[in-house]
Amino acid sequence: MTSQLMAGKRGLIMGLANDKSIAWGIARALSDAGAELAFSYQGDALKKRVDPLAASLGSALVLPCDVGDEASIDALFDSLKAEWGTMDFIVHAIGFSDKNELRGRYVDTSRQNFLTSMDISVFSFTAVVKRAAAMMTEGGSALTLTYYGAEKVMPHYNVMGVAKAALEASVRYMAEDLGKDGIRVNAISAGTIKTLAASGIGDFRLIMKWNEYNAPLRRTVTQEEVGKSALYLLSDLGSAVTGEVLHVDAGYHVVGMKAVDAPDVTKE
Ligand SMILES: NC(=O)c1ccc[n+]([C@@H]2O[C@H](COP(=O)([O-])OP(=O)(O)OC[C@H]3O[C@@H](n4cnc5c(N)ncnc54)[C@H](O)[C@@H]3O)[C@@H](O)[C@H]2O)c1
Repeated sequence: MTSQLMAGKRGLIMGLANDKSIAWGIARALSDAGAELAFSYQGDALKKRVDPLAASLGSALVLPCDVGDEASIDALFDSLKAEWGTMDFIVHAIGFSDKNELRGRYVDTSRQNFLTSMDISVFSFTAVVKRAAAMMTEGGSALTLTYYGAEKVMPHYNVMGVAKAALEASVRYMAEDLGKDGIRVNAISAGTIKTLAASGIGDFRLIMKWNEYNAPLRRTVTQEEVGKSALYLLSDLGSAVTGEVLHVDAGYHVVGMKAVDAPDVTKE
């Protein structure tokens, strides 16, 4: 569908948990466009899900990495370096917060969960981009996933909203740091998609419905659609785009008030 935009390009996909993951939509779009992919997964429980998905895209490079652990990140990049030497792109589709704090008030966030959420959802992108950039000898492109809750208050998003705001700021700082080396750093702010991580957010079904009724396109978005925009940012199509947060959300972020014709949503 997208020709061979990524032919001859190699990159790492982090954050694939199952076939509902946003990382999966991105991986398929990149693979369809001719990219060679490696995958990292968190913990043995996920390996059995990630292995067959990777194999279906012709990738045998499936490596463990817990981004909360520096040694684990180093081991991942040591393996990639040994296998590939250089790389062209990296996709970071990782976020984490204690789901007990993804309901109720932000102001009640615990210190420990604040630090964990920032570590796994923000610092990890910086940590992996630094190592990936060292392998991007011909320039490259890095991409992370964010959400509108970084910009505006969304119900229950709480500490993740604060973390995503920091993640978006880190995109801009790394764009500047790495631009001189021909390395671009961007984020996609995805609309709500039903995934494992999203199921931890309180009233997620209700938030999905609200988006569907009120987004300009009057629908939510799919993993495939995020994948197509990721392909744009990671390929030569996005060659002059860096430090950007691209909304792939059916336009929801431009709306200021409930659409006049939209039904209301109520908790069951
Ligand atoms: N689903 C949505 O509605 C939505 C909207 C906007 C942004 N996002 C973002 O998209 C990204 C991907 O999430 P998803 O919705 O596809 O859910 P997902 O559950 O499929 O993916 C989340 C991934 O994070 C990984 N992860 C968590 N802690 C980790 C750790 N310590 N080390 C390594 N990996 C770790 C998990 O293993 C999992 O693969 C996240 O950053 C999320 O915040 C999701």
